[in-house]
Amino acid sequence: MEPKRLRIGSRESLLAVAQTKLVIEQLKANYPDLSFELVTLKTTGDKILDKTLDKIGGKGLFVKELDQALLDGRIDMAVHSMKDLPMEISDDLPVAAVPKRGDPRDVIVLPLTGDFGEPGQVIGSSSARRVLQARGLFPEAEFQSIRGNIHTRLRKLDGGQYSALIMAAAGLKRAGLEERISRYFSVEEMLPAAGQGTLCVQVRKDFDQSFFSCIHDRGTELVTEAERSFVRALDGGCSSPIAAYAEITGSDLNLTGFYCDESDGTGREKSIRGKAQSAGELGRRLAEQIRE
Ligand SMILES: NCc1[nH]cc(CCC(=O)O)c1CC(=O)O
Repeated sequence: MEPKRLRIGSRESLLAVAQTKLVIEQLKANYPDLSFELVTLKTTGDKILDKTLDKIGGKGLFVKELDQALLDGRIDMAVHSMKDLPMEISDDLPVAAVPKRGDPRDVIVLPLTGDFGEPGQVIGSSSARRVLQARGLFPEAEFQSIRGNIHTRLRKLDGGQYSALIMAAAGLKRAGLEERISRYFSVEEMLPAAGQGTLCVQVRKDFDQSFFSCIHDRGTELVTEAERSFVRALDGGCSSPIAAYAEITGSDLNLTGFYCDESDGTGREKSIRGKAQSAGELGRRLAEQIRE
């Protein structure tokens, strides 16, 4: 028996809350007799805003406090952006559900009163993955780091500090800010981060995971597994630019990975195709091929 009232943990940013409410709505539709209580928590990643994430160091900066709340029993489940989840997940806190993926693409956002394409343009992004790929597309631009949640970043953009930002389409759409998107990068132009656009639900291991089968999407689970196993196999905890994107057609999965070795600065991109059911193995094999 599941409890009648479920406490759902979320980061307190507007985007995180909007995402968590989306999941709550889906669960409510399937369990009209249960009540759901939203519990928001501030995470380390939300508190430290003057440094880029790789300088703060450590993993799971946006999830640690929610992990602890789960372990302490203060919440029953947590909703995260898959992208924010560390590659290694404790067996005590399994991912119980991965809803169908949203938009995986990166986008350009312009100031409310701005023209892009003038000389001296400054593009804001703190993601080594985005900056490296965008340098090839905008060789004239200067790149500057930017931190803070979506609304903070947009305020800095509109305040004139940047001529454009690169952000995730999914976050903007879920925050109700789709109209701010000026240009979508194709996934070929800018390979997304592993898990970008995907949400997930984490629970304690004693929670009956079949409870979530109504919101779970097996295809998204498989592409997520392929992308994350690629990153896991390459990333020794460093901040090297890394990207991975998988799609399923029929029973096949196609995974493209990008990795930049910071010791020599060379980026490599490769693809692999195989049975979707072997998603994790495809990710590991692609990592091996890229390392060679
Ligand atoms: N890096 C922070 C982050 N983590 C998740 C999202 C939202 C997009 C998603 O769910 O993948 C964002 C914002 C962004 O990258 O612009």
